[in-house]
Amino acid sequence: MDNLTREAAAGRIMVALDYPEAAAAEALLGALQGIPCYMKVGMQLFYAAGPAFVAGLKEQGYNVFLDLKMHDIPNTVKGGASSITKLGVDMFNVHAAGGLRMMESALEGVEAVLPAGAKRPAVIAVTQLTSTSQAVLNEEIGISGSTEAAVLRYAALAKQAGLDGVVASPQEVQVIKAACGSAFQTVTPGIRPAGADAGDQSRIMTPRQALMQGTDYMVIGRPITASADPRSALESIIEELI
Ligand SMILES: O=c1ccn([C@@H]2O[C@H](COP(=O)(O)O)[C@@H](O)[C@H]2O)c(=O)[nH]1
Repeated sequence: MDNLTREAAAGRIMVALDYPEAAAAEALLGALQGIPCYMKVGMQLFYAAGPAFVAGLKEQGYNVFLDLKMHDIPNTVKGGASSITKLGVDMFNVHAAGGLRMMESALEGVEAVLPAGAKRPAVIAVTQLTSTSQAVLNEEIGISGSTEAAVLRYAALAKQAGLDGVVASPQEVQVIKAACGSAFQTVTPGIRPAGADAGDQSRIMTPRQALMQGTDYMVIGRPITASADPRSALESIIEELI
């Protein structure tokens, strides 16, 4: 793999803005100012700060991944996808466990409201959460077989539905790319710099390892947001990638 420029490395990082209110997220944005990362808004911040916060990120020029992981009946997901598309985000997601029709409905919801000529947001599907271990998958969720096989089944279904990619662990990137093609995007949480606390994550890799697997985007939250110096934490991750 060719060396990444600093800017390209930053663009592969999605910073998870997991905060209870807009002010805390804005403080982080201030600390990271000038570093061209993707910003990820998940349910904690979206339920607290809503569409206005997302609009503000877009006004500031950020690429935005809205990580709301929709999982509902097809008609409801279609409506949700239309509402999300109107926010102008660059990427959003659904759970592949909702099935083929539900994922197709998400795309229909996008197309129903997308202005002519506008770039549509990437729509991706969560395969198996990166907090899910092999034991949890088999014994609690009740899916037998390997995690890799379960992830691949959902990735193939997402591809069949016409989605742009999946959320998975960096550990599964190579098999996903082999099965679904190199253009099928992989967005990978479960990133932990060497020695960092895994917390509730189960299927983890370091930033460098994830890059070597060929991941398109790595989602990183607490290793940056819980650091006493988030800017230095992010810069040392970028340094690891170039
Ligand atoms: O399978 C998944 C899907 C989404 N996430 C989200 O990514 C970040 C990870 O944050 P860390 O603090 O780096 O663990 C978080 O917003 C999750 O909701 C995921 O971890 N796994």
